[in-house]
Amino acid sequence: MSSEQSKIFLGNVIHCQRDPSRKQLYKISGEQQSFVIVKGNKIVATGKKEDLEQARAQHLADEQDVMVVMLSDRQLLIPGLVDSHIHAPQYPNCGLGYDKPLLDWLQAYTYKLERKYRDLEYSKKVFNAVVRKTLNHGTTTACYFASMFEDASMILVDAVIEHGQRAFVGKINMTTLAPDDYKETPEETIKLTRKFIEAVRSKNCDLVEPIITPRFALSLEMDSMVELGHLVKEYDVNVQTHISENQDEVKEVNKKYGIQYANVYDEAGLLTPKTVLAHGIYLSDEELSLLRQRGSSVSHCPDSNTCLKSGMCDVRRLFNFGIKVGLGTDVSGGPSPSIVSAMRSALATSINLSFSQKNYKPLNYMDVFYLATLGGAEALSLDHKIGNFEVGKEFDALVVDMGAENCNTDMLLDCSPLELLQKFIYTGDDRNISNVFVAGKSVK
Ligand SMILES: O=c1[nH]c(=O)c2nc[nH]c2[nH]1
Ligand SMILES: [Zn+2]
Repeated sequence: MSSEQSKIFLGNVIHCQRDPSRKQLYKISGEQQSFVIVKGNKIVATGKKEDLEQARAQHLADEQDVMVVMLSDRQLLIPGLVDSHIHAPQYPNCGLGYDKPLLDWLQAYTYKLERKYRDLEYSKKVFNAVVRKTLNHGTTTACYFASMFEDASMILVDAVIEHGQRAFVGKINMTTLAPDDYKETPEETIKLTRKFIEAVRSKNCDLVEPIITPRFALSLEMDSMVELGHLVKEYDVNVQTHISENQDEVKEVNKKYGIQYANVYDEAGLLTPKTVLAHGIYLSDEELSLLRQRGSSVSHCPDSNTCLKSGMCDVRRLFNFGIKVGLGTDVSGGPSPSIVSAMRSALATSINLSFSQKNYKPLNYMDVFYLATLGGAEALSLDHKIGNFEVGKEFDALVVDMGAENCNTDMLLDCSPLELLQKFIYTGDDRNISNVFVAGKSVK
């Protein structure tokens, strides 16, 4: 299937939309016998089966070569999944090293592995594997921490382009609190970031964007972060970093800067409407108000928060503050490259939080589906392009097959579209993802 060939999908279609009345965070629709028409990379029409012929005549009148995909009653068309926080170089460590909390884990396991990406052959091997694996799990958009090394980071960019994923890729900035042979000087970090941004932009690939990536507030001095803030303005780029993940980390940040964590980034000009902050477990009310004011978002990484014993992020509280939230695997703080796993963990964390708070409404399967699709797109400021099946958006989508052979689930009941989605979230995995599309192109 090429992106040039127009496509019609007919069957169970589920996606989330913003509630125009703003009474709810989103509205979910799960319709049987619905269609989506895709021309090139874009969605040109959607509707009910009875209106398909008219829509086809209107949009595809002069086309002979249209691919028609008739979904079975056990299949779903859903928007592509968004991983708003993943470390590509940490993929080899998935499932290893969960006996230490964040700051010790970084020194004992993570920097040791990340140092290896001086070796560009190794970089190529790992980055190709990460992109293939995440696409296989339905991640159509990934927001990657790449390497501290600029040339290795470009190898991730090339892998993303080759395999057809949509991505932000960030060269990590890190000048302090790391081994001597795995940190940069303040001059290098800025110079190489500039070089990286220009090299990514020179690829002229609509699907891949550079992102400014200060590792976290303990990896840099304020002067360097201020200079990165200048690059953010100069190049109009997105920003990603970590915030308030672990109580010892928060204490260290407060000690180093004498102000709250979010204010550190704000002073550097790093909190913008295009900033995504991973974790955000221990943010104060004032910090959340500041994020709301700046329009910055949080990537909720529940698998990692559990494995590194960092804590439980209260997503309901973030919603109540009006903060945009997406989901992240945080590989390899999290052991799984799957956003379906992150959805399940987000549910578990929220349910665990509800045990100790009266009248607490835990997230449900529709909430985590929103986080994994439209919420993720909003968190990365990509919701004008992706996140659901609104006409005019690019077609990033999955065909989910709950009747697939050799998967985790036997289908012994007839299910409505929303029941199929529920089953996918609670019991599904990559074996239930039969097709993946990015910008109209088949990539699985
Ligand atoms: O989960 C995390 N993974 C990391 O690599 C990291 N670096 C700083 N803080 C971090 N948190
Ligand atoms: Zn992380």
